[in-house]
Amino acid sequence: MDTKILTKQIKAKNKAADSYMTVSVLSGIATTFLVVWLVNLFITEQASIQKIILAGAGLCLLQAMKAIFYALGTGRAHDAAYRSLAEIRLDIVSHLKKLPLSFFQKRKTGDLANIINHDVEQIEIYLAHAQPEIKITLLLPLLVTLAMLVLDWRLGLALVAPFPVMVLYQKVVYKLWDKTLKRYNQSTKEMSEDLIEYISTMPAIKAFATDEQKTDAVLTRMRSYISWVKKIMYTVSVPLSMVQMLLEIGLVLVVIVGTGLMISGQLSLIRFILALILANVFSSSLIRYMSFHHADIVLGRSVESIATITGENPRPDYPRDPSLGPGNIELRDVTFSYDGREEALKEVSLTFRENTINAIVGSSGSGKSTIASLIMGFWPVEQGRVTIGGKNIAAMNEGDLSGLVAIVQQDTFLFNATIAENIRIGRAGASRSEIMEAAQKARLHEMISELPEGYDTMVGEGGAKLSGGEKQRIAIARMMLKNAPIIILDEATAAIDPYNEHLIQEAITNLSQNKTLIMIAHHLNTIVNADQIIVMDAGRMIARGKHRELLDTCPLYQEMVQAQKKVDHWEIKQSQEVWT
Ligand SMILES: Nc1ncnc2c1ncn2[C@@H]1O[C@H](COP(=O)(O)OP(=O)(O)OP(=O)(O)O)[C@@H](O)[C@H]1O
Repeated sequence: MDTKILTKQIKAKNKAADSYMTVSVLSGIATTFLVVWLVNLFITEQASIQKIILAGAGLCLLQAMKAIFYALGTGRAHDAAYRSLAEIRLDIVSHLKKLPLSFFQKRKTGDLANIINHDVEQIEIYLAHAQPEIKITLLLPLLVTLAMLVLDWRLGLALVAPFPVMVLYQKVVYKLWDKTLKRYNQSTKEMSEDLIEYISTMPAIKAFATDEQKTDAVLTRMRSYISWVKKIMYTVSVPLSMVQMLLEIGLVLVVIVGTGLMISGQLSLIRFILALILANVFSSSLIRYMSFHHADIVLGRSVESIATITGENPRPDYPRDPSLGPGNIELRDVTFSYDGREEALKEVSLTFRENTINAIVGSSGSGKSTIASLIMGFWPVEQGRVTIGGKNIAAMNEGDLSGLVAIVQQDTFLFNATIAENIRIGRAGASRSEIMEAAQKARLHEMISELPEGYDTMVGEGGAKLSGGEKQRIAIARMMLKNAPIIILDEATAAIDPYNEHLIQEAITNLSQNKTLIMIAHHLNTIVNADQIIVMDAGRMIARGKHRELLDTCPLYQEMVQAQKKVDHWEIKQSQEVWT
C-alpha cells in the first residue's frame, strides 16, 4: 500500500463525528449571536424579564448542545482512531510476514519497531484530535467571515485583509516544519535502533566494559534526539506566534474601520460589539487551525514511514497444491549473493535423494547455511533453481513449502512462554499428550519432569533459562510435531557437553526416521554413516560422495578429518588432564 492509498484510508470520512462537530460549532456561533442580542436589549432598553429568561434558557441549551455534541464528535473520532490504529498495525504485521528475509536484512529491528509504535501512534493523534478540530477550526472562520460580510461588508474585508499574507507565510512555515520533522523522525529512528541494539548486546557490552564505546555512541544519539526535540519546539512555536500576530492585524483593522464607521454614523454600537466578538472568534480559531495543521504534516511523515513497509512487494501468493509431495531436492546451477556483490554460492548443482541422510561440510563461510536457507525459501533464487519433487520452490505456496521442510537452526528462537507452548509452535492445536510424546522422542521429557512446574515452566526471554543443548532439543521436539518429510539440521558450532550431545544425537535419530535429512555438520564424527557428504569450499561444491570415497579422493576432506582428529585428541587429553 503506497502513501496515497494509506493517507486516503486514514482520512476516510467519519461522517458521524463530522455531523456532531458541525452541530457543536453551530451551537457555539448561535450562542455568540444570542449574547449580542441580549446586550442589544439592554442598550436599547427593551429588556424584559421574559426576554432575559428566554435568552438565559437559550444560552443554557446552546451551551449544553455545544458540549454534548463536541463530546459525541470527539468520542466517535477516538473510536474511529483506535479502530484505524489496530487495523493499520495488523496490516503492517501481516504484511511483514509476507516479506522475504532480504527485507529484514536491510532494515533494523529498532527502525521497524519505531514505525509500528511511534509512527502508527501519530495516526491516533491525527484522527482523534487533529482531524475533528481541523474541521471545526476551518468551519468557524468561514461562517464568521460570512456573518461579518452580512453585518457590514467593509468590516468583513478588513477582517480577511491580512489573510493572503498569512497564506504565503504559512507555505514557507510548512516547508520549514516539514524539513525539521524529517530530521526529527530520522533522529527518533536512529535513537530507537541504537537503544534496541544496545539492550540486546548487553552481554558483549558488559564483557568489554572498559573499552566499549557503544554506551557513548548511544548517549550521543540521545543528545542529538533531545536537541531535535528542542528544535522542533522552536520551529513550531515561533512561527505560530507570528501567525497569531498576523491574524491580530485583522482584529486591529476591524477596530479601526469599525470605529471610523461608528463615528460617521454608519455602524451602530451593537453591530460594532458583534463585529469585535466575531473577529475574535475568527482569529482564535484560525490559530487553532494552524497548530492542528502541524499534526497533518506529522501524519504525512508517519505515513511515509509506514509505506516503507506496506509498499514493499511481498512474495507472490501462489495457490496451495494438495498434490505436492516430498521427492528429491535438487539445486541446479545456483549462484546466489546476499548483497548483489559477493557470491555466497557459485554454480552449485546437487541432489539430495528422498529419504537419505546427507551432510554438508566445509570451512566457515563456505556456503553451507546458505544452501539450507535457499531450500527453505528464505531468500529468492535469481540464478539457477531449487526444486523439490520436480517443482520449483520459487513457484510454491509458502505454506506448502513450509509443510515440506523443517529446519533446526544453530540459534533456536524461543518465545517467552511455557515449554509446552514453545513446543506447540511445531503444530498449532497439538494436544498435551502429543507435546509430551514429542518431548520424549527429543529426549527432553526427563529434564522437564524435574522442573517444579514441568511443561508449564516459563523459558524466559529468548529461552534465557535453558541451556544451549536444551534449546536445541526443544527445536527438535517442535520438528517432531511438525513431522515434515525433509529435515535440515544446522549443527551448533559451539561445543555442547558430551551428555547433551549424546541426547541431541538420539533425538535427531528419532526425528529423521523415514525422512530426507540434510545436516550442516561441524563435527565430522557425526556424519561418517551419511549416504552422501557434500564438500563446500568458497561457495563451490568441490566434491560429493560417502565418507570412505571422499577420504580417498578429496584432499580438503582429508584435511578436515585430520583436523577433527586433532581436536578430538586434544579434547580427550584435556579431559584426562582435568581428571588426573
Ligand atoms: N545474511 C547474510 N547477509 C550477507 N552475507 C551473508 C549472510 N549470511 C551469510 N553471508 C555470507 O555468505 C557467505 C556464506 O555464508 P554461510 O553462512 O552460508 O557459510 P557457512 O558455511 O554456513 O558458515 P558457518 O560454518 O560459519 O556457519 C559468507 O561469506 C557469509 O559472510
